[in-house]
Order: sequence, then structure tokens, then C-alpha cells
Amino acid sequence: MNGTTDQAHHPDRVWSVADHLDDILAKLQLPAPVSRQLLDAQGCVLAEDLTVPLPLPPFDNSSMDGYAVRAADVAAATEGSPVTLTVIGDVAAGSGELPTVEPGQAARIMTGAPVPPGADAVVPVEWTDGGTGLGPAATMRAHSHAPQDAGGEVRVHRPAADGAHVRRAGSDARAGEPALSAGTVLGPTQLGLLAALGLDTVTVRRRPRVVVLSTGSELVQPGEPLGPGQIHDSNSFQLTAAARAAGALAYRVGAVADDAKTLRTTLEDQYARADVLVTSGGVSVGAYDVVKETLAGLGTDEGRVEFRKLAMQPGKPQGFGLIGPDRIPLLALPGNPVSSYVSFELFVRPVIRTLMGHPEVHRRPVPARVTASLGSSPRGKRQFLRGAHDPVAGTVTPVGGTGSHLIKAMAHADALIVIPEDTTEVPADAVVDVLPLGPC
Ligand SMILES: Nc1nc2c(c(=O)[nH]1)N[C@H]1C(S)=C(S)[C@@H](COP(=O)(O)OP(=O)(O)OC[C@H]3O[C@@H](n4cnc5c(N)ncnc54)[C@H](O)[C@@H]3O)O[C@H]1N2
Ligand code: MOO
Repeated sequence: MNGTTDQAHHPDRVWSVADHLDDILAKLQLPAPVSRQLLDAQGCVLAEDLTVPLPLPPFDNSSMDGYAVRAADVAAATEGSPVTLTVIGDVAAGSGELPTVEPGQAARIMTGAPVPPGADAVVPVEWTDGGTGLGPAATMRAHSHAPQDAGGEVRVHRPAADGAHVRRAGSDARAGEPALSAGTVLGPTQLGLLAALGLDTVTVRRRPRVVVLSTGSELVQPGEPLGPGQIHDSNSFQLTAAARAAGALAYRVGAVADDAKTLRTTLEDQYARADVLVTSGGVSVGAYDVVKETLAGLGTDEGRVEFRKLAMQPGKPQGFGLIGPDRIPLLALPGNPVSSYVSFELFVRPVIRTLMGHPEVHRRPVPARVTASLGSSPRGKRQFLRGAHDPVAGTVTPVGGTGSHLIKAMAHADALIVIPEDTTEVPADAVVDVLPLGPC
């Protein structure tokens, strides 16, 4: 705040979900694209338009094991009156030197092998006697057992039209045409295409490095016994896993006690490896709400974190700012486990997706019919309930109640049910928006 009347940042302002999110996204700076080896780019977003450098396939090749022939030679072939051709050799996949097929000749050819000069069609081996003289063949004989089949004669029982069983050079992709456009998420098939095009590296947006730390003197690591008043730190695991699922490289820092100095030095230690900092806990109005105390009091050189009230439930108290010399975005989420997870979905996930250049920044809402009454919802707040979504039936069933401590119920839900600010009752069979929480 600048001391004058700044309505937008007045401490009493109640922020809408959309305004808080817009403010966060507007302050992000996209990192420069990087070059990555293909498999290191999996799941990343392409940062440049790519052009096909060479045709696919690079040369005319056979789609069948059989005989490369001149179509005119076999036009009259039938089983009763086969056409006999002289076999001039084998063309295997990877063959460099190719024989020329003259009239009356055939070259035995394997799937993927280049169609030799002179030939304009391929007759599958099943339409021939395979060189055996014994009627229709089911297969070629292995070269190691019957090397003589690379020569001699073959009887062709059926005609093959010009171009039959030939995969033309460039029939998949022509040199110079677009291969993939910037913004494409690189999955297995896209990486396969890049490899086929001969590219070994690709320019992508790098995955943001997200550092997650939880705060609270009551927190104990899983695996440790609980003392009086203690609970296990679940948020840092949940949020780190959620950051990974969103596409980030996420690092979990153990829970920090409610001590301003420790929190500050712990955060400073993370500056070098963080593109985004996420904290949980310590943001409400208690006497030990150390995140708020520490970050709200940062000097201007250290950045500024603003603590806000949002018109949402759960997730009312939120902090956001840019801190440290590199002005790293920091999102301070509320400590209640459901609140921190819902806040992650609504605010941190879009940050990660924006930084990685992802075309789908937001979860897409889908309509669903509620199978039971959702009860009352606070007026003026956007409420996010947990639900089990059945996309086939188009229904959603509430899981657990509204309490933001209900960790087990959340683990059994797969969607958030969104109740708009102006809705106060949702009866059974009403249609609501749900946000499915699937992997993409
Ligand atoms: N007088 C008021 N009290 C509270 C208000 C309010 O407006 N006035 N807001 C409530 C709301 S809403 C929320 S949400 C919480 C937010 O609290 P904090 O962010 O300060 O979080 P803590 O107090 O540290 O913890 C809250 C709750 O969550 C548990 N917790 C915290 N961290 C973890 C963790 N890593 N793993 C598992 N559980 C965690 C903690 O033990 C508390 O039970 O404030 C309300 N209070
Ligand atoms: O907003 Mo708190 O997040 O309701 O529990």
C-alpha cells in the first residue's frame, strides 16, 4: 500500500476468487525457454513452432513383406494362371544399395524397405508361392534356412495395382509443413514425432521449481509418534504432490516451527532453488500466525506479501506477494488441510501452468446433477465442497461435510463442487458446476 487511499489494497477489502487469481497471474514473469533432450521434455510445453525438416517417410517403402514388381507384369495374374517372375535379390529394411527391377523381374522386399527402382507395386508374399513352387505361401522362409529364395523364380497369383502396398515419401509429413505448434504439450506421440523427424533436442518452457513449506509448532513428521497437542504434517506432502501433478518440479521443506526468525531464514535459504514459494498455515488472526507476522513485515527491498480475505469457503485467508531479490512469487495458503488444498487448486496450480506455458491453465468446470441436498451455503462466498463425480451419469455426490479439517473425505473425493456466491441452498437434483481433479 502506498499510504494514500488505495481501495484495491485496503486491508478490509474482501477479494473475489477471480480478482485474487487475476492479480497473481498478472504479476508472473515467464522464464525464458530452454533446450531439452527429448525424454527430459516429456509433459513440457513446446515453446516454438516446429517445421518438418525432412519428409516422412523419407523414401517410398513397402508396407508388406512380399515382392517388388512392375504392376504391368502381374496385371493378368490369377491363381489358375500365375505369372512367373525372376527374383533378382532381397531388399531388407535399411538396405542402401538397391537392385533395379526390369520387366519380368521381382525383388523380394521386407516391410519398411525402400522400393527399388523399376518397381511400382508390392505383391504380398501371401499372393505368391514364396518361390517354393508349392502354391500360395503363408509366409516367407527365413533367409538363414532358405537362402535360395532370394533368387530363383516366384509365381504371382494376384495382380497388384500401380502403387499397391507402397508408402510414398512425404505421405505422412512433407518437408516444410508445420510439425507441431508452440503451446503443444509434449506427450509420448509428440516426442515420437520429433524423434522421427531426427530432432534430438527441443525448446520448451521449463517446469517451474516449487518449494513447499508448512508452518506450525504442532507439526510432527509422519513416522514420528505424536506428543500432546501434536499432529502429523500432511499439508506439505499434499501440496508437494499436487505441485508435481500440476507439472512442477516440487521440493518439500519440512515443517517450520511458529518462529518468525526461523521461518525467515528457512525461506531465504530456498530463494536459490525456487521459482514459486508455497507456505501453509499461519495466515489467519491468531497470536502465533507467524507467516503473516513475518511476511507482512518485510521491508521494500525484500518484496511485499499482502494478506487478504477472500469471499470463498474454505480458503478465506490468503497471502500473496513477490519476495527476495528475484521477486519470487509466494503464495501463503491457510493451514487447514482442505483449505490449503482447495487454495492450491484455485491459485497455485494456475501459477504453475502459466509459468510452464500450458494451454490449459484452469480446471474446466463441468455441469453435474447433485445426488443429495448440499444444504445451505454462505451468502456472498463461493463455496467449494468435495464430491465424487460420475461423468458417465453426469452426477456428483457430496463427500464429507463442509469442515476444512476433513482430510479423509477429501481423499475419497475426485472433484470440487462449486457453489456460487449468490446461491444459499442447493437441493437434491440441482445442477451445479464441478471441477474434476484428474491428472491433466
Ligand atoms: N478468529 C478467527 N480464527 C480463524 C479465522 C478467522 O477468521 N478468525 N479463520 C479460520 C480459517 S477460515 C482458517 S482457513 C484458518 C487458517 O489458519 P492458519 O492459516 O493460520 O493455519 P493454522 O492456524 O496454522 O492451522 C489451521 C489448522 O490446520 C492445521 N494444520 C496447519 N498446518 C498443517 C499441516 N501442515 N498439516 C496438517 N494440518 C495442519 C492446524 O493444526 C490447525 O488445526 O484459521 C481459522 N481461524
Ligand atoms: O477458510 Mo477456512 O479455509 O474456511 O477453513
